[in-house]
Amino acid sequence: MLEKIEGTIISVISGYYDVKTNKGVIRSRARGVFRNRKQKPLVGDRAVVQLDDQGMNYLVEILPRKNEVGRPAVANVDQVLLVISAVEPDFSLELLDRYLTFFAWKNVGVTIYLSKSDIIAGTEELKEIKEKLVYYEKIGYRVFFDSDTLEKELPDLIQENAIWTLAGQSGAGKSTLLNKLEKDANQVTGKISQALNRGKHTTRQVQLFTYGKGFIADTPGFSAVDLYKIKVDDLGQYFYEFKKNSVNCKFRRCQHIKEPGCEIKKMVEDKEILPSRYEDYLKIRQEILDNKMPEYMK
Ligand SMILES: Nc1nc2c(ncn2[C@@H]2O[C@H](COP(=O)(O)OP(=O)(O)OP(=O)(O)O)[C@@H](O)[C@H]2O)c(=O)[nH]1
Ligand SMILES: [Zn+2]
Repeated sequence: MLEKIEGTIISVISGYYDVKTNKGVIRSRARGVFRNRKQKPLVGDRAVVQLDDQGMNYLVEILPRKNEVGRPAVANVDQVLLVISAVEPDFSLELLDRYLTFFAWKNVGVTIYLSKSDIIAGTEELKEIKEKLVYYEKIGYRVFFDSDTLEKELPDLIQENAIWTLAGQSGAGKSTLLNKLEKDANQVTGKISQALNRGKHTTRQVQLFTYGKGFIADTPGFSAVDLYKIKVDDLGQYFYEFKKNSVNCKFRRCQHIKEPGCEIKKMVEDKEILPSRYEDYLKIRQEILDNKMPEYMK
């Protein structure tokens, strides 16, 4: 009787799939059926492995995917840890809104981490940045203002088998953070990285490492996001405070532009919605209508 067991693919190395199950990491090969179906198993996929008493294990099934994000692609991403720098590169609300819109569209949750706040500790500049980020907490995002708090609370935040990945502008501090988190993880899991066969000679692809009850992708994720493929009428859905309050707009499919009785425009005037949010909404809307990313964002 062949035993079958379910798990998460945590790495792919030259045709071998390492699947983390509750019986440990099982190295397996893919059955030809995947090639025939043109289905390529990805890191992050939930998979069924068939254990063989000859010591040969086969991937026999890939469970339906929730999403596929990043390059290299990771399947079933639950949450993005978005690294936004206070300085170097400069803090940018526009960039933040772009990322938030992108991941809302991809149906991925976002947790925000402000990096490099140490460089401007105690300044008025940092105080203003923090005030802005408090607005984002108010509309429902979890925000971490320093790496100590993040490292302390992150393990409890990552739910059972959940997959997290990092994102953020080039130079924001993704690799720096990842190194810290990987070190934390290795202190707990010990030999796991050895079991994963991470040699200098293997081509480095994305892998998941165990963190909390789930996983973090060990690759910095992506830095630029394209928004022009979003359907223009849906854009308001991805600005969560717009979505929530648009029930009070006079028109059901209000785009919050020139429509009379628009609750969102009223809230912007009353300073209940951060004016930059509305400006960024208009900018992204224009980008979608123009069908391309603006040059200065590339
Ligand atoms: N002072 C300070 N420096 C930091 C912090 N985080 C990152 N840095 C520095 O900022 C620079 C860029 O950091 P990286 O971690 O390489 O940034 P990245 O987001 O991985 O950048 P890409 O690989 O280009 O996408 C490095 O010199 C880091 O040492 C921080 O919290 N504080
Ligand atoms: Zn409206």
